[in-house]
Amino acid sequence: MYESANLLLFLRIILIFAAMIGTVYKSTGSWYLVKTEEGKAYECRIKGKFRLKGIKSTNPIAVGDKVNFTLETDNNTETGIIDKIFDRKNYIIRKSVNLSKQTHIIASNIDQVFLLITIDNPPTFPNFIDRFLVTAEAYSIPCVLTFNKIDTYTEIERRAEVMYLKDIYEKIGYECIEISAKENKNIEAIKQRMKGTVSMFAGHSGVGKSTLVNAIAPELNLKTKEISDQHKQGQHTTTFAEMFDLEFGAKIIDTPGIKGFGIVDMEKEELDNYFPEFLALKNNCKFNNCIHIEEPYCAIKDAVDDGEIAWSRYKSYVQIIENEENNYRVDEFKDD
Ligand SMILES: Nc1nc2c(ncn2[C@@H]2O[C@H](COP(=O)(O)OP(=O)(O)OP(=O)(O)O)[C@@H](O)[C@H]2O)c(=O)[nH]1
Ligand SMILES: [Zn+2]
Repeated sequence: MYESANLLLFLRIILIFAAMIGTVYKSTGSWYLVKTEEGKAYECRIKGKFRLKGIKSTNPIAVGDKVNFTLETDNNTETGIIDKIFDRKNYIIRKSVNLSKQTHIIASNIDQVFLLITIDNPPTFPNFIDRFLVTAEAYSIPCVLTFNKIDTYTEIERRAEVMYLKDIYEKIGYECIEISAKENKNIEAIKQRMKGTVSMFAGHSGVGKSTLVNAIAPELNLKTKEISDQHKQGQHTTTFAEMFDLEFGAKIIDTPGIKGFGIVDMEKEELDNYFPEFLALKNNCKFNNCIHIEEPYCAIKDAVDDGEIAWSRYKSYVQIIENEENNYRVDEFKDD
């Protein structure tokens, strides 16, 4: 009896000092919900200050971060103390609009984002798609172009528009999937793609993001509705990103209230790096600092003339460069 009590005490001490590894599922700024691989969730706090390489942010830890923590037991309540963040493979940010221009990390370690696209109701224009893709490329987040509401594209013109867009983006190497979230068409393809990964859904308001979430994970329905209801009633002025485990073995990051994808500051000379089909050809331009606008012997412009690069892609590229000259940034794909 005495021995087993000793053993228990010993095990408990080991537990206290054992470093644990987990993923941040929720971050409120003052505490974090961290889950281990075994699926056990702990409320954690940060001890000391974290200094992160490269970014100054208002939040040191974000949803998606992989962290090291140790457990402290106080009055039978276990609290995790986070003491290390593992390097992020990517992250998305929001800059606060106030003068301090501080950065807030929305989420990190995202495996893929599904950009929902509709031809109409609401229309998604190529320029919006291209801006989104540029940002995703700059963040190193693979993007799956997800054409939703295919049940409504019965007219030949609408079908042709989908085919036209798919053709452009598949040729570049982007994966395209056609779905109907409402009628459950091809939802299995989305689930297969999501299995074992961390995903996000993005797109204009009304493209069907919530409908898609409901189609793939009806169990989440209540939770997201609760959050959005709270949001509407204005009980919370801030909403927080949150990661959810889905029953079919996938994770999804929900970012209520966040329409955009963060801001990427870039020089116009580097923009062509984020158009993969431009990047593949740019070494053939005569001038190595060619930005493919007015320079002679430009491989990109030649490829546009030959139809090898889609005209709409080049148009988006030029528009982004022109906006940049007017001090806009590549984040202008908000709904409102
Ligand atoms: N016909 C058709 N309607 C759809 C489909 N998917 C969604 N809808 C409808 O489109 C409307 C908007 O869908 P939501 O899921 O609320 O769109 P959302 O992207 O979440 O919109 P926000 O919450 O404003 O960002 C709803 O009336 C849906 O029923 C679809 O595949 N086919
Ligand atoms: Zn060029």
